Amino acid sequence: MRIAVIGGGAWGTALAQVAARGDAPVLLWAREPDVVESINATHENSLFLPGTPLSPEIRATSDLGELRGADALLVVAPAQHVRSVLSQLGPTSIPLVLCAKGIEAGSKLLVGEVAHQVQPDALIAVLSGPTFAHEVARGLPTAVTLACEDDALRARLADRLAGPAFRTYGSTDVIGAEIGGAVKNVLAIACGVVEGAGLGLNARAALIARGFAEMTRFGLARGARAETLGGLSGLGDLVLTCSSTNSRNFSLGMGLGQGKSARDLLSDRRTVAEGAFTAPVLAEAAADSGIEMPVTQAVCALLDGTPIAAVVEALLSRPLREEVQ
Ligand SMILES: NC(=O)C1=CN([C@@H]2O[C@H](COP(=O)(O)OP(=O)(O)OC[C@H]3O[C@@H](n4cnc5c(N)ncnc54)[C@H](O)[C@@H]3O)[C@@H](O)[C@H]2O)C=CC1
Ligand SMILES: O=C(CO)COP(=O)(O)O
Repeated sequence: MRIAVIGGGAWGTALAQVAARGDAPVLLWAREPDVVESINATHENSLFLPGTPLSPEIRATSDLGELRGADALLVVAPAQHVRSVLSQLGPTSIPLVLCAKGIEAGSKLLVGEVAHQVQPDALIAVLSGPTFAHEVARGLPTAVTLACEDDALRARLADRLAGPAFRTYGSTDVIGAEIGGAVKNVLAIACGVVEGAGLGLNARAALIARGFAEMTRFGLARGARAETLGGLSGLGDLVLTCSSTNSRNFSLGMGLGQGKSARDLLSDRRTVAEGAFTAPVLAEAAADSGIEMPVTQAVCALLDGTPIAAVVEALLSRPLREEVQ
């Protein structure tokens, strides 16, 4: 199975490294000519994954058309750009493995739903879980959810991508795998705020647990399965990103917690913090369906510049309720 990767950020590069194991050739499309040059000339992505030597089997290209000979495409552009990149590709029936985590602004669609709109003839799979790119690229032990409704494709992808330190756990719950990854990014911002503002470890644990309740309410309403939300792509990834400054979303939240403005923090970064884009659209989607998501709303308020003290006060003064409703 020939694998090609769309997206030369940290995660696209790390997944290319996974796919190149055993000296399999992998083609990677990157938007930045500097990334193409760096990977082909020095076997390193010096912009987005500096310091990690890459397999010489990874070849980078600026020409999306070259990817049309692949048997599966790993789609690793940020969620807000998946539509445009898949449109540029032209109609295809090559299976698409979606690896971005987010909800598209405007349409309120999950990445898989966007992909299905743009490429209706392609089978869809989702790869998601607790996966810091630099650890995966170094071959450290990692486990992911690989969700696909087509049993044969799921088995082929698992066979091709899994390795001694990269375990795939199969699932047919594509929506559940996507929702966990999208919502956890928003919750990671909230946990970063707690850290940055010095609100303590009790508060962080409470946010993780109540945030997980939010993820579950939203996910179940969209048809996700509870076991998926409690698995690698939901709770697993939530725990990872809510407890480490290696997370870009957590770091963004830390900056907000230290009193910096969202505008300054976001304009300073080349790398993506998906939660900042997903939070407002997630809050809208939840409101449309009458689903309570107070932590998500708090993150939206902080991103809009509401002072932390007011946001914390609003969260803590909500009426007391039963833990399970
Ligand atoms: N970095 C990580 O550890 C992980 C990232 N992800 C997800 O993978 C997706 C990609 O993230 P990273 O690879 O980390 O990106 P990154 O933050 O390393 O790099 C930014 C990426 O955005 C792309 N980009 C910027 N503007 C664009 C545009 N207009 N059109 C198309 N692409 C554009 C850049 O080309 C680059 O590939 C995100 O959804 C992220 O949540 C998932 C798991 C792990
Ligand atoms: O999704 C990730 C790890 O699973 C990466 O998290 P950040 O995008 O917050 O860095």
